[in-house]
Amino acid sequence: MSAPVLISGTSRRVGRALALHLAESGFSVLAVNRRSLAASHPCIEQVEADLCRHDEREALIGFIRSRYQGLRGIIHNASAWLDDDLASLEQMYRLHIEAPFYLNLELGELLLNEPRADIIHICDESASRGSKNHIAYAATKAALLNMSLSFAERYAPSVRVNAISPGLLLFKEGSDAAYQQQALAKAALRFEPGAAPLLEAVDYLLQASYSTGSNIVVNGGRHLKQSI
Ligand SMILES: NC(=O)C1=CN([C@@H]2O[C@H](COP(=O)(O)OP(=O)(O)OC[C@H]3O[C@@H](n4cnc5c(N)ncnc54)[C@H](OP(=O)(O)O)[C@@H]3O)[C@@H](O)[C@H]2O)C=CC1
Ligand SMILES: Nc1nc2c(c(=O)[nH]1)N=C([C@H](O)[C@@H](O)CO)CN2
Repeated sequence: MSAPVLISGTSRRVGRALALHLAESGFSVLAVNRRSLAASHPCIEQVEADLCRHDEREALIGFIRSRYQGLRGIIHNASAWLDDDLASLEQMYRLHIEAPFYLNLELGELLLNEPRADIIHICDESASRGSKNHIAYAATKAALLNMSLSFAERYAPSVRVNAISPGLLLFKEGSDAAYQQQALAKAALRFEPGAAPLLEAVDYLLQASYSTGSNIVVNGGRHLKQSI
């Protein structure tokens, strides 16, 4: 198995589509999930870890170091989109900040062993403008965005570190028509794009020659309209 791309949060929706997309594109994928990946593929190895738990993160690092000599990349996709309360803030801190911070530091040597390696932070376009209904989520994603800048400087020139900041990709599960129409109205391009914008940005970044510390915004032109 060639040096894999570690992707966190591949059990469903965007992360699952990303894991399958990269596997079908010829990458080896190490899928890290709290729950197992529904789909299987010969180029996907799965490992389960709750990235909010430090003991499980430490065990994951130990497994990876024992199994691989290098890593082609790390894509921090695992996330929780929760309400504004202290318990949710702590969970999103652990998932959006602590886990990427720790994994980037502890796996840096494996990335540096490879002729080409990339780290990609999946952020959110609300990181740069806030979100009145998801304050803690936007704040923790803003920290994740900021860390992409710091790690880009730390690991240059051997490892490229970039961010992707989506607007709408997939409606939240169980959302009603009124919510969906409100979400669509916030962008200039009024459709639910699915995972495609993120996959397109990942495809670019994994082969880009001159991008590090960059942030690719894929938000349907949401910044062009007044928020409703
Ligand atoms: N959907 C959208 O419109 C948008 C999404 N984004 C970002 O894109 C990315 C993918 O979005 P989406 O697919 O909707 O996200 P989801 O919330 O649907 O899925 C998140 C993934 O993270 C995993 N995860 C959650 N908690 C943990 C944990 N403690 N340890 C390990 N894995 C965990 C989930 O696994 P499990 O099944 O075990 O919970 C799941 O696979 C996210 O980073 C999101 O913030 C940004 C803007 C818009
Ligand atoms: N981890 C998640 N992050 C986000 C989700 C989600 O379902 N899981 N959904 C959104 C919304 O689609 C938002 O972008 C539009 O209302 C944002 N982040």
